[in-house]
Amino acid sequence: MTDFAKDFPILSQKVYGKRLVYLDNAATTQKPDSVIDTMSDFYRTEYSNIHRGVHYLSEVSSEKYEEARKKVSDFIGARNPSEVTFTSGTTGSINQVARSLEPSLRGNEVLVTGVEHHSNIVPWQLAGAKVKAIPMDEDCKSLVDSMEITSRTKLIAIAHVSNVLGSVNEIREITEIAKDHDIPVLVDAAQSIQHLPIDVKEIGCDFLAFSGHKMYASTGVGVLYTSDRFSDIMPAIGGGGMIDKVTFEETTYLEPPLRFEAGTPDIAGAISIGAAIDHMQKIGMDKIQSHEHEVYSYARDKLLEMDNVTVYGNTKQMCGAVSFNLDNIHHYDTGLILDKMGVAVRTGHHCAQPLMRSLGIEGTVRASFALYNTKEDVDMLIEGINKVEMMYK
Ligand SMILES: Cc1ncc(COP(=O)(O)O)c(CNc2co[nH]c2=O)c1O
Repeated sequence: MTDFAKDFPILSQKVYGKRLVYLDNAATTQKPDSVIDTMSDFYRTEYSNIHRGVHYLSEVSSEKYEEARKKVSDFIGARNPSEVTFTSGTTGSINQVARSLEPSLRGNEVLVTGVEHHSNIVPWQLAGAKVKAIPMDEDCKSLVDSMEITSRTKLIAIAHVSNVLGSVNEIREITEIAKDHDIPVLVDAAQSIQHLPIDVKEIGCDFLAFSGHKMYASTGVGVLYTSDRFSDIMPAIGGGGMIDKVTFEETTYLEPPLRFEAGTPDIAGAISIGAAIDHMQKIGMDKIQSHEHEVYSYARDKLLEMDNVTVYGNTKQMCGAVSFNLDNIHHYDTGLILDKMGVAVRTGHHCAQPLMRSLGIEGTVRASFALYNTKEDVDMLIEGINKVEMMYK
């Protein structure tokens, strides 16, 4: 177990008497002691509701919450913390943008890539927009030059990294084109925030969404970055904490970030995101990226070497997840058997049914990696796949 893994208590347990090889990080990551301790200490000694209390604990909680906001703002290169709001997660963040932009989206078009998660398809349909996909080549690389932008294209919403393939979309290229047409861009960073450096100004997006639980923090909390270009859009959710004046006839709203944070947020969850950022930065993002790249490349190379294994997707840069199938063996059966060997992967369509249709399959086996995984974990995966194949001989 590497030093990185030693910080994650759950990884030292056995499953079915075997060492746990946790390769389902695209679904959710495990939590380091530093995040677990930060949350439990907060509830033990500092917790209260935020922003409107006049007592000590409320002030301490508010300070911790705003400290977490500042950490996120610095981590993603926002101009200032008011561009950062805490949400329920990537899905919640994207739905908020869809609801706020609905007047411009209804009856018009949203351009996405062909690898999107349902959380970056369905909200736009609920907002009454037609969702159109940028064409892809056979390796699932978006053909940016074939992007069809019309007068009805009102938003471009793209995954930074595919949760199925691990393919990295050319988001800078896309935002450059979007800028030329004055079209706002939302980046779904659920599968990139934990793997790649994110600088929203350098990317040039107007919105960026991610979840805490995919970057070693708590579930049910996430982040929506809203560039100050859109600081005056109508809030998607109304309630306490986001208003200036309320009458029965009309309401005026505060400026961001509180404008977009109605109700009592997941205070401890937001603080856990700050603690997760501290954990990653203590190791060093460069060190994490080079370690992950080494393990991920080793896994892809090993899978590509195997005769009866089909590996999906192949773009210039890949990270996080790798999807594959064993020829003539259902992905679910492969996943079940790997589980009994202590290897945790995910199978199915991964909430990316349009991508499955493009690939002509109904599901894959997906192994997905995090900072605590090792080449030994990959060896266990490959050994497990060989055993699955033996069972079907
Ligand atoms: C690219 C992408 N966007 C949005 C979401 C939604 O995130 P949530 O709001 O935190 O659920 C996910 C979750 N992806 C997965 C969740 O479980 N397996 C997955 O691949 C994702 O991978």
